[in-house]
Amino acid sequence: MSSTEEYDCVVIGAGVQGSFTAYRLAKNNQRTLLLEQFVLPHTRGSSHGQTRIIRKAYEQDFYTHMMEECYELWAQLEREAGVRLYRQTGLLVMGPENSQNYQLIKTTLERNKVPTVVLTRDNFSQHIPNFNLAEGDGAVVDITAGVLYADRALKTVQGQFQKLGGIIRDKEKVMDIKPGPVVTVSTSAGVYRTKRLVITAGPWANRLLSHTGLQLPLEVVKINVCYWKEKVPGSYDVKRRFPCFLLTEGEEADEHIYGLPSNEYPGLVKICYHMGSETDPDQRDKQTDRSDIDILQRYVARCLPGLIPEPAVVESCMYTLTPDRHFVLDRHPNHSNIVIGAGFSGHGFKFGPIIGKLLCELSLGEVPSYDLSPFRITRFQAKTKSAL
Ligand SMILES: Cc1cc2nc3c(=O)[nH]c(=O)nc-3n(C[C@H](O)[C@H](O)[C@H](O)COP(=O)(O)OP(=O)(O)OC[C@H]3O[C@@H](n4cnc5c(N)ncnc54)[C@H](O)[C@@H]3O)c2cc1C
Ligand SMILES: O=C(O)[C@@H]1CCCC=N1
Repeated sequence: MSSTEEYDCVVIGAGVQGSFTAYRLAKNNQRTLLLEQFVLPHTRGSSHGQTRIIRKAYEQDFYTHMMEECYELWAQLEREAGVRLYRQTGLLVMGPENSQNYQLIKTTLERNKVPTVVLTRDNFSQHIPNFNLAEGDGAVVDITAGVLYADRALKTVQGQFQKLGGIIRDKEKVMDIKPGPVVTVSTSAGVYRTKRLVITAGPWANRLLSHTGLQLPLEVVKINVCYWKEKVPGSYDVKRRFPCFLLTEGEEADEHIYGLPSNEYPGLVKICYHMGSETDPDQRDKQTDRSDIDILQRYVARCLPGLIPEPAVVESCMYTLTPDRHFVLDRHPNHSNIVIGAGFSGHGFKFGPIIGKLLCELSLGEVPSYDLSPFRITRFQAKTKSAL
């Protein structure tokens, strides 16, 4: 008997997707190891920070359908652990009334019977004070949307995983993967053998995948997470039910902005630009481009008159983008016992519980609960490189 530990499943990466996948595997009685390169909790990937938006408002039906069940799964976790992870605020979606993206979101909401309120120019400020609706923009509120308490959610799901007997090893970086019927995973601290491997390494996905002969067309960008100070304290507060908001892309790609009510830092509203500049995930802090902040300053000055148009706090986070901004949820093309969850393209947090369920199903060889064709690796065709 060698000293190498053996598992039914090893999951690499304890961000939101790896943590929910490990939890689902443990619920399915799999002896599961969750490996994380940094000491937990950490702020070096994509899942840190106190808040994320949860919404059903999407351009595509398949996301709205997945969110129907996902809300249930978030609520189940809240009950199971006895913690509050979601607060309903609504999501105000705004965009050029006749633009394709705005209309797609509006019709997806209607078709799927998501409770909404359509605002007019006349009643807008009565419902949403301290906000200027841009000329020509339409506005619809997804009532079901709100804020997820992200850090708390991560801690909770990791805790539940451990209660189920799951093992987390943090400060243990995966250095090598040897695919095969039994996969060998070598870390900075040990060697593990596992029947099944799940790779949920966020911005580091391609680094890990290079050991398996695969490279995906992923782009890692740094996001400046900006907080803006209220002129009158409380005017954009979550307690006053100020909603989350999202601008759909119009003619001007400039208007790709979203915000959350003031919550985690009293008196500060989180407003970010939904794009950033390319970065190496290990050199994130060397990326100092602030052109997104200029765009945000102009927007805040124009549309949010109750905020000081200069960020009071700027933090950092990363997106891992696919060319079409849809996720990668698939088996490895050459090794069916390796499953990949990657490319969450800056909108994956809210899906954590359903991603965990789907990656667990893929890993166990079960038929996935949803049509995963939008998320298959084969859609990239020529862009998928062999790393061998
Ligand atoms: C500013 C910002 C705002 C966002 N807002 C929203 C929102 O409002 N709503 C929403 O739904 N989504 C949002 N997102 C997106 C969402 O947060 C991400 O899609 C999600 O967190 C991705 O999770 P992940 O588990 O794939 O990646 P990560 O959280 O990065 O997890 C990957 C983990 O793998 C670990 N790892 C990597 N390599 C190794 C290795 N070799 N060995 C061991 N461990 C390794 C990393 O350290 C990391 O902990 C936002 C993202 C950002 C950055
Ligand atoms: O996923 C989300 O809801 C947010 C808002 C839009 C841009 C990215 N994340």
